[in-house]
Amino acid sequence: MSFDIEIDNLRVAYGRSTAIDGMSCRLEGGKIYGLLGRNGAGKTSLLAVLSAFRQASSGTVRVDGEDPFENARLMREICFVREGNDGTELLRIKDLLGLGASLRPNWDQAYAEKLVQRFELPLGKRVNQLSLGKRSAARVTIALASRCPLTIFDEAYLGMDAPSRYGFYEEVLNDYLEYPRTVILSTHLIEEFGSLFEQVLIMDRGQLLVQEETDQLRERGTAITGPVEVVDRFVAGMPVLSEQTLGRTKSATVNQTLSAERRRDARAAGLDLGPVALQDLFIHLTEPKDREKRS
Ligand SMILES: Nc1ncnc2c1ncn2[C@@H]1O[C@H](COP(=O)(O)OP(=O)(O)OP(=O)(O)O)[C@@H](O)[C@H]1O
Repeated sequence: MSFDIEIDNLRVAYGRSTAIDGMSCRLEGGKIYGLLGRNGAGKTSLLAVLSAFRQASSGTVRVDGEDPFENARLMREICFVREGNDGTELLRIKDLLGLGASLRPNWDQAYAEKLVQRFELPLGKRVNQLSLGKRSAARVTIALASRCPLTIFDEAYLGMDAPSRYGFYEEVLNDYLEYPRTVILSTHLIEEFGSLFEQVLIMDRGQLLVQEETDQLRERGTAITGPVEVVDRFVAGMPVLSEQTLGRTKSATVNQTLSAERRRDARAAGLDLGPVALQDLFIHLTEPKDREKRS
């Protein structure tokens, strides 16, 4: 089971400061969405509204057709994982699992135990006695084993070392494939998690800048690799997003889709062509100068 989401002209304000300023979009259920945005773009504010931690200042939000705020049915079926105190700090891990089992209708105890082993979580320790990375792993364990139709990870991997983050990535993907649901994953580790995303949402200064299929987004640019001087000649006059040189080989990413003819020229010159790195595109799209150009 997975939930559709509809957001219409959403505004979230903290006193006089506006965090989300008229955002509208529709997220079809049963996909993994990547939510990207620079610091302060409004990602956590959006996710807090979707998961009923905060009420919209105006506009409407519908999760599975209903307003999530103070909605008892939806509260049992939406998981929101983020760093910070959530009232469970004094619970032992085994009690945290017990809480998941009693509150979440789709709870899978066997899977929870498997994750406890995978992340080497000490069942007898309290949440506030764990390291930052283990605390994140405990929250991820609860969220995955809850199998909520809407599962939201807001930089949920904070403090996790590289093998644990890889474990997180693998579990999200494999469990999602077996039990499809709507997953929103907000991250600053764009390249590390990018291949999980079916669709990417980019927020910028409280608004939705991009909502696009990941593959389509990657095709907005081209990575051109080959001998330094051949690459330089080929990209002359094109908008270059990033460049890397290793010895006599260079890779340049251009913010341009190449015509069939230019692609043939590139191949004839011995150049390799590939999709753009999401991170390069993200940096480019959220750069102040480009924001001004678009407006
Ligand atoms: N409790 C709060 N009180 C006042 N302002 C807030 C509060 N929470 C967030 N804001 C402001 O709202 C804006 C959006 O913040 P938000 O945390 O949603 O951004 P974010 O995209 O999640 O950022 P980050 O990537 O740094 O976590 C920021 O300007 C922030 O200062």
